[in-house]
Amino acid sequence: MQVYLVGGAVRDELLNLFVKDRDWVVVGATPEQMEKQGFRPVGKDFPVFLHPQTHEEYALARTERKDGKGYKGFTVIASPEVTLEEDLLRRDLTINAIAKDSTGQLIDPYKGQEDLNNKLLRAVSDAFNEDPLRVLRTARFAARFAYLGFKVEAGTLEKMCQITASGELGYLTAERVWVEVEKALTAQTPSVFYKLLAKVGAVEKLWPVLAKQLTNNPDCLNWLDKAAQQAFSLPKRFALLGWGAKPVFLEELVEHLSLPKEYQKHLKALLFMQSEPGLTSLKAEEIMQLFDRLDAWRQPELFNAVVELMELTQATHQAELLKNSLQLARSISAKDLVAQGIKGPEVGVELAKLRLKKIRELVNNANQ
Ligand SMILES: Nc1ccn([C@@H]2O[C@H](COP(=O)(O)OP(=O)(O)OP(=O)(O)O)[C@@H](O)[C@H]2O)c(=O)n1
Repeated sequence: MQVYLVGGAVRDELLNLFVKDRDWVVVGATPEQMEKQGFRPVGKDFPVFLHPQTHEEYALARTERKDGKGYKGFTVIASPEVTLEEDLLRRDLTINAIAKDSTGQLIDPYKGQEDLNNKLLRAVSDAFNEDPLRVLRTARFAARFAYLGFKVEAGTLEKMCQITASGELGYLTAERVWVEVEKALTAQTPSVFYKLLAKVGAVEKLWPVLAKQLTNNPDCLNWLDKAAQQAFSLPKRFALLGWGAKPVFLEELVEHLSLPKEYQKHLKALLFMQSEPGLTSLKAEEIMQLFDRLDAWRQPELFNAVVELMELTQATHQAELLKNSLQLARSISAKDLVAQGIKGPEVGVELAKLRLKKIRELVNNANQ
């Protein structure tokens, strides 16, 4: 049996990028032979094994034939007769279909190196259309490698349009789609992912509410990139997609995308930032009310998220003022007042009074 390094590891090595994980393809072996050598089978749908020591993935060379709808709708043929060239042919992009043998020799029947040099994302063959996830994968690679100048080749773009028009995207599970979205957010320019998906009609198919938002507030994509470039967390980056959206719409977006909690929190922070007049006001009373409404005293996380969004979107002066106000106001505690002999409901009243006083001093200084 012959073993080859394939996929992302070979591609990233050729691009002089850090190689995360390594995938291997095995030609000329049966599952029984693999298990005899200590490999552990893991693939539910495909014959994939984990190496006993490195735990890297070793997949038996296979071909796939689509004979139904959706992700499950194809037959996998894995046998010792399947050649390396056949296995590479069923892969998505030529830059992902280069293999390397144990001597370091590259096997590149579909000219992946040429496409790497020309910075082109090109489908290996018509087999591209067999997995609708490839529409999202290609958009994700376009976003990830945009800074190197990569573009999607015209014929491949056409295939992305065809898959989208066929309705096949509707068969993707939410989990697989979300994996691609999160990976796309790690790019320096995640906007490329959304622009490309919008161009082929996939945003409309997958997330109709977001499609409307991109039409009404195209600027949100610039903020998204800015958040990525400032190394914001992924949920914070994602929140910027709601930039400029009306509150009702933002809520619809959260609901429609059925987002993880952390993502919902940051979209909520954006919603808050965009709908609160107190945020841009420099009046001490309003700032105080704002802290109460946000419950910034006990749960500063949402407040912090709001302030960070403000900083990013250039309301730096107000953000600074709010941050300092909260810090100063929180430096006075109920315990101190009790120690001074204040009792019962008076504590709360006095606490609010002192906090407001501190904020007022700060606001007055800022306005001078
Ligand atoms: N829908 C898919 C998923 C994967 N592959 C092939 O399987 C390889 C490994 O897939 P994966 O680990 O998901 O992606 P990588 O290309 O390694 O990219 P990343 O760096 O994002 O992990 C890919 O390079 C590609 O050859 C494919 O053709 N079609």
